[in-house]
Amino acid sequence: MITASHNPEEDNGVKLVDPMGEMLEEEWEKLASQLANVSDDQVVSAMEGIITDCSVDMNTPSSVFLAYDTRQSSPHLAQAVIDGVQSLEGHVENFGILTTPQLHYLVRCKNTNEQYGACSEEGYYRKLSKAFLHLRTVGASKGNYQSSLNLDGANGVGALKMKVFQKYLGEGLNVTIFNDGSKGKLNHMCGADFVKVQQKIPEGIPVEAGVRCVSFDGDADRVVYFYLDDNQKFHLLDGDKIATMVTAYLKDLLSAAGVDLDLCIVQTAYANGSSTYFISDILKVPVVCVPTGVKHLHHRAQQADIGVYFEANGHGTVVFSDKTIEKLETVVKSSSRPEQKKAAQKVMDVINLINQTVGDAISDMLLVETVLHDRGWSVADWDQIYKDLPNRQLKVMVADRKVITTTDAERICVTPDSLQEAINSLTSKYLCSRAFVRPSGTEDVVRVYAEATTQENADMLAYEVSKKVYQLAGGVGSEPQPPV
Ligand SMILES: CC(=O)N[C@H]1[C@@H](OP(=O)(O)O)O[C@H](CO)[C@@H](O)[C@@H]1O
Ligand SMILES: [Mg+2]
Repeated sequence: MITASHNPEEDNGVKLVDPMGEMLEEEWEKLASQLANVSDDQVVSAMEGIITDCSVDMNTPSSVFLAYDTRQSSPHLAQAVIDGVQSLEGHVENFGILTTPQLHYLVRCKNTNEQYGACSEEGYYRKLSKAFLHLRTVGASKGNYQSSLNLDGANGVGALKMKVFQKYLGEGLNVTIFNDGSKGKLNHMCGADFVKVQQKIPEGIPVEAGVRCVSFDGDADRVVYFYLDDNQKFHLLDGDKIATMVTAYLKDLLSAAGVDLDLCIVQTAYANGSSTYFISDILKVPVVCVPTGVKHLHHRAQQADIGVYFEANGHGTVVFSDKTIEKLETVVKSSSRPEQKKAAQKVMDVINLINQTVGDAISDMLLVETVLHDRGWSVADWDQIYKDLPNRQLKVMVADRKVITTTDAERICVTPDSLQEAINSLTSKYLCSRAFVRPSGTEDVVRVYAEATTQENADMLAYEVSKKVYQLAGGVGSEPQPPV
């Protein structure tokens, strides 16, 4: 998949999909980085090295699925992929412009002989819309739920694909698409990452109190919701809020279906403290914390019967074990209690609605809409399940971000020496606060996260920790500035 996701239009990159449509196995990542970094004249020998080291049988026919996002540089890079594969006599199936999760879906379909769904873009729309419409049995509106919502498409591929998909949804969901790429620049002042990090309304979307709004990122694998209340205050409903609502919903359905399965939520250190508390202490569902990066979350979630994972930034999905599906099918087929059958069938429909291969903005949005509809909730009702602790994320430029090392799922800083001590002493100044630092895996920066009981405290703490990072980890460029 040629894309640089939520990053600026000028950037580009590649995401590799494994044969089950999931994230690439970590051991292949090293090889991919190695290959990406050799000089042009060494590409052939590096490839030969990988073929030998991994005992790749070059006589086995291969097929590479390729797609790209809407960036200007994408077709050119896609051509480079085609040339590379063809030079090794491989076969390329070029799907053109797709969202990242659509490509993941297609790979899974192909390699499960289409058991997962029909292996085409249309197959994707049909599978999702069928499940969605099946779940929406009692009309488009219900209780406080209204079926209309505004989409910020980040001026990217998600907006294009939603235009196509809308036809399959009929009257079921009334999405008005903004930032569809016809005027604005990709991810510029809009999109899920902008909304999450800046905690404000994106440009290009009308602001009206109480209206449910949703933002995709540039390759449509992340989604966040937001709205303005009657006092024009901005409210963000991020990956944590999605994970919490979806888990509570699944828990209720499983209990109604009378099936006993282990349900687990996987989060990262960026999960809001309020969400973690709510899940473990109110919902009483086990919650585990893993290092940042979807590969960590996905693999940990697969260890449970039902694993819900979301990064706070809105990337996530739910994965279901074979045992889960078997148990539910048994209830649907043989339970003598209609309400149990109905609940089990609902979970089966939810499973079909979810893109289990990877986080998928379109599919996750339909999932959220399904739960809201079934509960009869407005976006404000959803927002009230718990109140986020105010938080702030900052970046610090340092000469070498590898000087920062961490442990305990990145929540504790190991080096440089006295940095963790300094963080502890800063957090002790603010009630119920938390802060951590880690080197970014995708940008040449150190990320700082802080949360506290007030926005002022969270902003101040993030700034103070940033200053420490700058001082102790070799900051470069201008020093972090206090919040204004
Ligand atoms: C704080 C944050 O949002 N970090 C993002 C970001 O990773 P960094 O390693 O923080 O640069 O990009 C990753 C890939 O999209 C995503 O998985 C992750 O959650
Ligand atoms: Mg993305």
